[in-house]
Amino acid sequence: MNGRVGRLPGAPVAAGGEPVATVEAARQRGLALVLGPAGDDRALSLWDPAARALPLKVDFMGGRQGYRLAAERTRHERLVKALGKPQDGVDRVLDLTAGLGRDAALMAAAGFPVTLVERQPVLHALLADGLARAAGSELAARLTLLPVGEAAELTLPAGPWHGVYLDPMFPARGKSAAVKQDLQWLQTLCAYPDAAEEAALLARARGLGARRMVVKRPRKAPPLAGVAPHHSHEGKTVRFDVYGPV
Ligand SMILES: C[S@@+](CC[C@H](N)C(=O)[O-])C[C@H]1O[C@@H](n2cnc3c(N)ncnc32)[C@H](O)[C@@H]1O
Repeated sequence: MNGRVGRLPGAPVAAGGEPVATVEAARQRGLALVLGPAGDDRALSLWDPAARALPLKVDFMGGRQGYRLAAERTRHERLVKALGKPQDGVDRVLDLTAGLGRDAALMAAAGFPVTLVERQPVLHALLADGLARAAGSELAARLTLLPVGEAAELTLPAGPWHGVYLDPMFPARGKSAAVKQDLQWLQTLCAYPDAAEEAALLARARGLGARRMVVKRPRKAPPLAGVAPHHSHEGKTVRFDVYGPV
């Protein structure tokens, strides 16, 4: 973790961070972020104790990303196109870098059952809380969060997998203020992978025997671990590199 995080009463101990009694105490201690229940729904949330920015929570049912999750819209998404169509009834996708679960939610809305892996304990706790609040929904039924852990080492459920998805951190320039803020907070929580880590992640992903592997990259970034994809789906700011069968 690059920045110190305060854990307020009501946040799970497993999320780590320094216990703090109040937001004001976190601010006085100069903590970069604070984790605790916020808002009417008391959702586990993350925010900057010294700024006015809105708390960040994982919201599978609505929020900013809600509009992208309508089933008829998801098929236009480049990520969904990159994943292709399931064959022979094999449709499960493994998201090895789940983060805030936005891409996982998109894949699940498109019909793929998605298994999520996240190694950063604060993000894992936010995902678990988001899933708990979405319990009973069709979307949540397609999302399975594994225990917190490193993708290259974690014991994974047996295949077969239709796809493996990777979206590791990469220095990027966001344009909208909202993107910037979420990215900034992710950067506070997560380190950028070095070459050895990128190679380990790619090796793990390729060893799973999935039909496709999709890697999200900023549009102009080199491919993950320098390994050229089979083809790419390019957008204005990001591209999805497709490898497969892997
Ligand atoms: C850019 S974010 C992913 C954002 C995500 N695609 C979304 O839609 O919210 C990258 C995430 O992957 C996680 N991560 C990176 N490498 C990992 C690894 N080797 N094992 C597990 N998690 C990893 C980081 O902790 C971070 O939360």
